[in-house]
Amino acid sequence: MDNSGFAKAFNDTVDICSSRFFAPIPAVWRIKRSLNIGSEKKLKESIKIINDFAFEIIKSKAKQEQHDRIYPDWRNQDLLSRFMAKTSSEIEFDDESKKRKFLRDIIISFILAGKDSTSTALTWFFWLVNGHPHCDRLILNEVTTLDPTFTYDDLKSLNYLHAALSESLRLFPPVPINSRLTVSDDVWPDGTHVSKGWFADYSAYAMGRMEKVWGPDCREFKPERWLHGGDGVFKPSDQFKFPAFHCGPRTCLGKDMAFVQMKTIVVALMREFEIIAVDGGATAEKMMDPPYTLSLLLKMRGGFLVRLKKRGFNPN
Ligand code: HEM
Repeated sequence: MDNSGFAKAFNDTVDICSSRFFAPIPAVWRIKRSLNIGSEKKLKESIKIINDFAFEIIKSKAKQEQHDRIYPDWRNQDLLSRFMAKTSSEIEFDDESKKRKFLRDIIISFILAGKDSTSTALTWFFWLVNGHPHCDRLILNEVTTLDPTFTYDDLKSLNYLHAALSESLRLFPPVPINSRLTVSDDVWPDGTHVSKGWFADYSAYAMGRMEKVWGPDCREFKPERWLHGGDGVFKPSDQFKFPAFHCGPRTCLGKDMAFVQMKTIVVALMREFEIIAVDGGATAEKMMDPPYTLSLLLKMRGGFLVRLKKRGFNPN
């Protein structure tokens, strides 16, 4: 199967699952599921495509590992290799099929967690930067100081870019609402009582726009708020104030990887191209009524249309 078949099945699955979440009458999708019709039939078919794709990855990785035992090559070592090594040496499974299903679920979890979250974050980032030319200039100044063969450590030196990405995630967190189910009765530190079986939701989107939390300029895009101290060095926020990556023991495992990915893409794109938003980017007026559409992720309505203009200079 080609990657596009998998990508379509993956997108369809996410869309159908999130439509269940927002369904006004949940009984409707449950009936469709039991009769195997409509969107629920499609969901079942899409899940099969995704599972087959993940099993194919495991099969080809296992083949490569066999080859690597004779001709070791460190470049073939990736996250899946690590999980495969752990499942062989440290985790016991009743049979081979349970082990394959475990690895399949790991692959799908990482694709689900890391694929659209990062691209959604970058969409809002470029939209915001387009509407704030002084930020665009400051980021460009910073990224053009890097050598074309920049390293992981070089990316860490991009303080302004890190601040701008964090500011963008504050205003447009890709996971805008999150939910937890209470497993037993509890009383929160502020005295709120929650009973077993209740859902406790929080909205990172709303929290990022609360004056009480971020001050009177909370609706403005100001990367500088992450650089207070006057030394130009990025200052992280308390995770409970900034829950774009969730917080506590189940915080996003890919947070650092996400910043590396986002910075790499921004550096690579901005050095080569001027990115011009067709709608002009985030003007003050549009910031009051942002063009979002709600699914599991906070996507931009209609996608983000841009023109790319090749830069007429070699930054180095
Ligand atoms: C800007 C990009 C990203 C954002 C905003 C983000 C956000 C989040 C959030 C809010 C959660 C908590 C979900 C929940 O428990 O309900 C989460 C969990 C997770 N994320 Fe990310 N994520 C991003 C990128 C990534 C990447 C690139 C990876 C890895 C490739 C990743 C891997 C994970 C994993 C494995 C979990 C589950 C952690 C656990 O339950 O213990 N994420 N992420």
